Amino acid sequence: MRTDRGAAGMAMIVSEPAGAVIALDFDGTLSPIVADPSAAWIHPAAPAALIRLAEHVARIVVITGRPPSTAIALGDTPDGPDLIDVPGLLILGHYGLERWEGGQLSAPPAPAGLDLVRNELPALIAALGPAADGVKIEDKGRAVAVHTRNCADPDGTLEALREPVALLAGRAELVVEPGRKVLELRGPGMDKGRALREVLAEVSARSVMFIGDDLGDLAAFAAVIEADIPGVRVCSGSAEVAELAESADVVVDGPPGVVALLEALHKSMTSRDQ
Ligand SMILES: O=P(O)(O)OC[C@H]1O[C@H](O[C@H]2O[C@H](CO)[C@@H](O)[C@H](O)[C@H]2O)[C@H](O)[C@@H](O)[C@@H]1O
Repeated sequence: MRTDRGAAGMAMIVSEPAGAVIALDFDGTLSPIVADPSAAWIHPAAPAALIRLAEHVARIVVITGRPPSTAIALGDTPDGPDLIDVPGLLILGHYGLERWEGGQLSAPPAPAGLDLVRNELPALIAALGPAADGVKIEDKGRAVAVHTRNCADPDGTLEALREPVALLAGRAELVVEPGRKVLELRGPGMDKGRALREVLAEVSARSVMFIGDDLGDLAAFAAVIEADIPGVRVCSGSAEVAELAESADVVVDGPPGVVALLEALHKSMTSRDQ
């Protein structure tokens, strides 16, 4: 643990797990970053680790830029339990705009400006010429993501897209959410920090851990600090996002490191009981 604050948060979670909220991002945290967003399957040991923790804590929450339905689909594992098997699981998708709980989904209407984006984005991308080769549009129903991971120069193409995408988002009354080799156009008014704050209030949380890997998770890190309870900010580390590691209380090595942390947390909780 790098910080005293993180150590105090961890001590509280272990000593009083019934008051703890464990919140996690999906891509890059529970699932590895891969070239094809539709193939980002959850780490096979993650659901079992979450199921064991769920017996002890107030709530397990997945807060993701994905729709909850996609997190559930990608949360299937070949042999073990699946994400959907985690008792009491709450999934806040689209950065908190969609809420899935006990099989029920609640969501506001999709932003009207998305049709403009769907109409104009292909030409905007094509205008980059050969640099656009490999760009992938992911239509998530209430948001559209533009991926450059499969381009010859992913960072260069992302930079070239940044300004035209921002202009299009402005005209469509949407905001741009930057991430790992991706720019997402989505509705305003919600972020992972607000989503996390609402959950903490709902369950009267007495401690919190948030685990993330990307720029969109910085808002949730800020919410951990602002909450007047002990908390731990965990970065699922990668070479792609330095900013998150800089503000984390602890950095682990990608999804395998996240699973190891969840397992160690469960072990600490149960060894206290004996
Ligand atoms: O909030 P998250 O659960 O972390 O979702 C953020 C974005 O994740 C996905 O994109 C990222 O993962 C892909 C699969 O590994 C990878 O190909 C891509 O480069 C990453 O940016 C997802 O496709 C996006 O819609 C999410 O917004």
